[in-house]
Amino acid sequence: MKVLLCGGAGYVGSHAAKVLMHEGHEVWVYDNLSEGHRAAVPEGRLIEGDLHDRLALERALREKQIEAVMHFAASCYVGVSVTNPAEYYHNNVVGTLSLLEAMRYVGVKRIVFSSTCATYGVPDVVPITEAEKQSPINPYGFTKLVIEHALADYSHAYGWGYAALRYFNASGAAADGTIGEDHDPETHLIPLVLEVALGKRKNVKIFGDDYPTPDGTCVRDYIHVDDLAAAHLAALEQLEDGTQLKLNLGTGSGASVLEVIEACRHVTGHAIPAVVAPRREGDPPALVADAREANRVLNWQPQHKEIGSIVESAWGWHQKHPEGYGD
Ligand SMILES: NC(=O)c1ccc[n+]([C@@H]2O[C@H](COP(=O)([O-])OP(=O)(O)OC[C@H]3O[C@@H](n4cnc5c(N)ncnc54)[C@H](O)[C@@H]3O)[C@@H](O)[C@H]2O)c1
Ligand SMILES: O=c1ccn([C@@H]2O[C@H](COP(=O)(O)OP(=O)(O)O[C@H]3O[C@H](CO)[C@H](O)[C@H](O)[C@H]3O)[C@@H](O)[C@H]2O)c(=O)[nH]1
Repeated sequence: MKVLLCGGAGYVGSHAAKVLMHEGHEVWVYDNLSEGHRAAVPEGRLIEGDLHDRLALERALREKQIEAVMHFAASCYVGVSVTNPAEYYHNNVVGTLSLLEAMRYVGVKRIVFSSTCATYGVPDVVPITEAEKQSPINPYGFTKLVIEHALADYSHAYGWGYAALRYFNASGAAADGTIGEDHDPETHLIPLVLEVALGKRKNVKIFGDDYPTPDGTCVRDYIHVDDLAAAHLAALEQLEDGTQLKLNLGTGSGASVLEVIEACRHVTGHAIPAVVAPRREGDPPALVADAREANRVLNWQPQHKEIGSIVESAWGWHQKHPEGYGD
């Protein structure tokens, strides 16, 4: 298929682009490079543009004869979304509606959307199934939930086929070490811990050790980006008129902050000093996916099930690219 990846120069999108191309799809990346990297995009496949530029989007959709869109482009810092919600509603809601409008105008009716476990807020039951109430506790989560609702309504009214993929914690890097995670500023746990091993930071902060979890630190479900990419591919292949998929993407098992740090020590052979710091606002104690619905519907299983294997692949990237993409 001819697929447009909005936000495909970013972390998850660039891994999806690589996997889609490998499977023979014709891939185009539409990105304003606000967070993404030119070097993460396959040669000659980048269309530089903004979500808010509906005409440029229409042009890309029409000229490249796009059949389906994967929508990764968003502002993604939970903390910033609390202090600057305007930016988040503008980019994630208004920007996405501009994309949906361009698709409607050109007649593209298939979309895979990057949603998040943040739409669940603090879940009543962990592992989290898709039946859990969606009650976000920060503006970032709300913006994603708004778009999930919009997609359901567009599907109902216009016959669109969509998949809202609720990722848990994306992590790891491509097996060949060519692309990986490079955010500025970096806020994610695994790259921060690995930066200590690289000598770029003195220590890593543990945000709270008094949570109601087995070792007192937060538990998350770390899912490898290549496994996310494979799930996108599987979802794309399922989209028909009226398809509505809402799926959790995780491994189904959690790792605590201490367990992640320990895995990083083991993989890197570095002592990695860690200091306990206050809790970070808005962090739920434990977020782990019940991903059985995605396993069944997509006929998909994550290949990286152990935190050690995920950290190993991330370490491969960080060792080869200590300065990230260097842009
Ligand atoms: N990384 C995670 O753990 C995680 C977890 C759950 C959901 N998600 C969602 O997955 C998606 C991808 O996440 P990521 O970690 O790859 O983020 P990222 O910041 O690395 O990638 C986002 C990309 O979108 C582009 N972009 C942003 N606003 C744009 C705009 N207005 N116009 C054009 N391009 C724009 C950026 O330049 C960047 O390349 C996001 O929607 C995020 O909310 C990520
Ligand atoms: O220096 C750090 C950084 C993080 N953490 C902890 O490590 C865990 C993972 O934190 P990340 O920032 O790596 O990931 P989040 O779980 O906060 O964020 C992920 O899940 C969010 C939903 O909750 C969003 O979807 C977001 O895009 C996605 O990266 C959290 O418990 C956090 O408190 C630390 O202890 N120290």
